[in-house]
Amino acid sequence: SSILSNVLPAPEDHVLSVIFACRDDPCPVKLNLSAGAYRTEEGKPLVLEVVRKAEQQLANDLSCDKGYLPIDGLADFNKLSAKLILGDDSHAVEENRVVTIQCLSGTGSLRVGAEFLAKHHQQRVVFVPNPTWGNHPFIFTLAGLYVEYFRYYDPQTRGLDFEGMLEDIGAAPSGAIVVLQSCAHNPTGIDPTLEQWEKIRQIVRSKGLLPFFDNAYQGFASGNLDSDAQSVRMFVADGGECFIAQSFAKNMGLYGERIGALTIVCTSQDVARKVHSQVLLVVRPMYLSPPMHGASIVTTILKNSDMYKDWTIELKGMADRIISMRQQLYEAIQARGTPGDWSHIIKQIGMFSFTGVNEKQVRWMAKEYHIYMTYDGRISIASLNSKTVPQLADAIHAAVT
Ligand SMILES: Cc1ncc(COP(=O)(O)O)c(CN[C@@](C)(CC(=O)O)C(=O)O)c1O
Repeated sequence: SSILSNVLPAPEDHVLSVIFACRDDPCPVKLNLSAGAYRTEEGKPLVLEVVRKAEQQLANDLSCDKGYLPIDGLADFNKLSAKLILGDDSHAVEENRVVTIQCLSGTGSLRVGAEFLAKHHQQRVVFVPNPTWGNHPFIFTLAGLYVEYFRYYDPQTRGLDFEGMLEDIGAAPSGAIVVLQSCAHNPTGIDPTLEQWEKIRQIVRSKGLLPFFDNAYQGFASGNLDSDAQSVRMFVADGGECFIAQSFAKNMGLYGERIGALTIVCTSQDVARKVHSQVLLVVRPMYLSPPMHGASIVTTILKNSDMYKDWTIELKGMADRIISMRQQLYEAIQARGTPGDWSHIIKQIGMFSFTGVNEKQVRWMAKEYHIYMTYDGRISIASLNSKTVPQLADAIHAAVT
C-alpha cells in the first residue's frame, strides 16, 4: 500500500484558497483582489525600468560567475540593505553591531530569525498583531515558538486599537518577542502614528521585550523610503536590540526573485560576531546559501546613485497610483450612496484596504460578481484600475445594502 496514503488534504489558507477559487472561475471579467502584488493601470505586473537596466548591466558583465554565494549572501547586498532600512548615519552600523544576512525575501528572513530565536532565546512566546499577515503564526509556530496575539484593529472605529495594543504588549512576559509591521500593515492598512510608535517603543523597552520588525513594504506605503523606515529607526536609535525582516518583493517588484534580508541589531560588536556565527548554522542546513540574481539586481541599483534615484521615482509612482485608486474607490462608493462611513478606504495606507465587508458578503461577491478578496474583507488596492473600480463599487453596494 502507498506510504503516502495517509496524507490528509491541507486546511484552506486565508490567501491561497481565494487565489485558487479565482483561478478556477471561468468568468472572463473575474477580478482578483486577493494577492498583494502590484498591478499597473493596464492590470499587468510591473517590472521596473531600473530593474531591466540593472539586469542588462549584469548580463554584459562577464566577470559575474554562477559560483555559490557565501551562506550569508552577497556582502555588498547585505551592507546596502542594512543602510536602506537603518539610514546612512546609523550609529549601530558605525559601531559594527549590525548582523545582516541575505535571505529568501521577507518570508525567509522571518523564518531564519524565528529559527535562530527558537534555538538561542529563552523566552519562546511571540506576540503578533490581531489581525496580522496570515503566514506569521505558521512561520513562528513551525520554528517551535508559541504565538499569542495583541489587539491591533478596532472593528468599531475601523482604526487602531491603540489602548488595547499597549495593554497587551505591556502584559507580555519579559523577553517576549513582539512582531511589529514597520509600515503598511497587512491586512488592515492601518499604521501607528510616530507619537504612537514612540509609546510602543517605550513599553517594549521598559518591559525588556524583543521587537521583530516585518519590513515588507518600505517605500511602498508613503512612497518615501525614509518616512516608511521611521518606526524601525526610532527603536534602533535607542541602542536596544531588534530583528528586522526586509523584502524587495514589493518595493522593487522582485517578488519571484525571493530577495530580502534579516538584520539583527545587537548591543555590541562582540555579541554581533557571536550572533552572526550562529545564524550561519541556521541557514546552512536549511538551504545552504541564497540565490544570486535578485541580490545582484538590488546591489546594482542601491550602489549607483542615478539608478537609486530612478528607483525612488518609480517607487513613488507605484505608491501614488495606489493612493489614487483609494480615492477613486471611495468616490465611486460615495456616488452610489452606499450606507456606512467608507472614509477608512482613504485613511488606510499601503497595498491593502481592510474594507469591513464580512465573510458572508465576501463569499456572495465572489459568487455573484466574480470578485475575489480574502475572507477577512481585505482587498489589494494595487490590483484595481479605473475600469474595475466601478465593478467593485457596484458589488460592495449590492453586498451591503
Ligand atoms: C506583512 C508581510 N510580510 C511578509 C510578506 C512576505 O513577502 P515575501 O516573502 O515575498 O517578501 C508579505 C507578503 N504577503 C502577500 C503580498 C503575499 C502572500 O501572502 O501570498 C499577501 O498577499 O499578503 C507580507 O504581506
